[in-house]
Amino acid sequence: MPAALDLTGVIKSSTSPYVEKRRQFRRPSRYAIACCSTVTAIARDAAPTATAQVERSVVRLGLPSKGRMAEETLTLLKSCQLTVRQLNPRQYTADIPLLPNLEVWFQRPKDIVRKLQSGDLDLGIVGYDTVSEYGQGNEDLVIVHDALEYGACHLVLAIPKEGIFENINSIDELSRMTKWTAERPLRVVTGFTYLGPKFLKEKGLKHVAITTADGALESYPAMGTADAIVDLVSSGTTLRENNLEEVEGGTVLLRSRRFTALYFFR
Ligand SMILES: Nc1ncnc2c1ncn2[C@@H]1O[C@H](COP(=O)(O)OP(=O)(O)OP(=O)(O)O)[C@@H](O)[C@H]1O
Ligand SMILES: O=P(O)(O)OC[C@H]1O[C@H](OP(=O)(O)OP(=O)(O)O)[C@H](O)[C@@H]1O
Repeated sequence: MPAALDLTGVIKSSTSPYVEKRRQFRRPSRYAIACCSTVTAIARDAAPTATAQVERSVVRLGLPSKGRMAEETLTLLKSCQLTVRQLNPRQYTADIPLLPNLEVWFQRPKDIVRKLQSGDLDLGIVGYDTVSEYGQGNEDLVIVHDALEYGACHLVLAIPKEGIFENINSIDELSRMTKWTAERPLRVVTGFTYLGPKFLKEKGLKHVAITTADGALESYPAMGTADAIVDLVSSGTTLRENNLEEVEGGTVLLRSRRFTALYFFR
């Protein structure tokens, strides 16, 4: 597996080149490099005087603590001879015996993105959807290796196949429906409260009300609590089983073999 072979080198060399990168791109308000691979992180939103300094001499790698990506991430690393050693499954730290200068921290994917940006993690493996949603276009979240080849999915707008949407197939047709008004907007439920509304606005949908929920979004239209959803799709089974379909032109993020990547925040 070529991705696996490449990844070994990428993580192994992370203690020096990436700290070096930080030196090149560093912003004094956020980071200072005390010495090679020792990072002083300054809380991003804190007042300039209230700096939370965390001196470290190891690189921190964030891995998904649970959910769909957790197992496949560990399997991939293992296939690169980078077996993660976790002494107790209820602990959130681990190590990779082959890389003594690196700590593994298990975190929820969204927290990996947040912690990359705050400087609490140096590297993290997450999906492009999570980086896009929680990084909100932050160009300093840099892909180090993007061919991990698992976890691919789309983020799409989907509507019921029947009822008022029976003859609606595209996002243009949806936006031309006269039914949506300020008083009765198109109700969209999504866990992606940054990407979802941004996409719908860019596509010209004027009267939209966004609500959020943590899961089982495909049940909302049938329950009558939403008209449409913006959610992740991989096999398409959940949409199909709930009588929903993707809207043509409604792809917010496209599936790709490179969907899951190793990220660095410069
Ligand atoms: N069919 C899929 N549905 C959801 N996520 C998928 C799918 N296929 C791949 N993924 C990837 O797995 C990641 C983690 O999904 P998971 O549902 O485990 O999320 P999570 O972050 O633990 O959710 P939450 O914190 O809301 O419980 C997604 O962000 C996405 O990158
Ligand atoms: O296209 P499919 O292969 O059917 O996968 C898509 C489903 O998987 C995810 O949900 P998950 O299983 O993580 O459960 P959740 O709804 O509780 O988040 C996603 O939110 C979809 O509901």
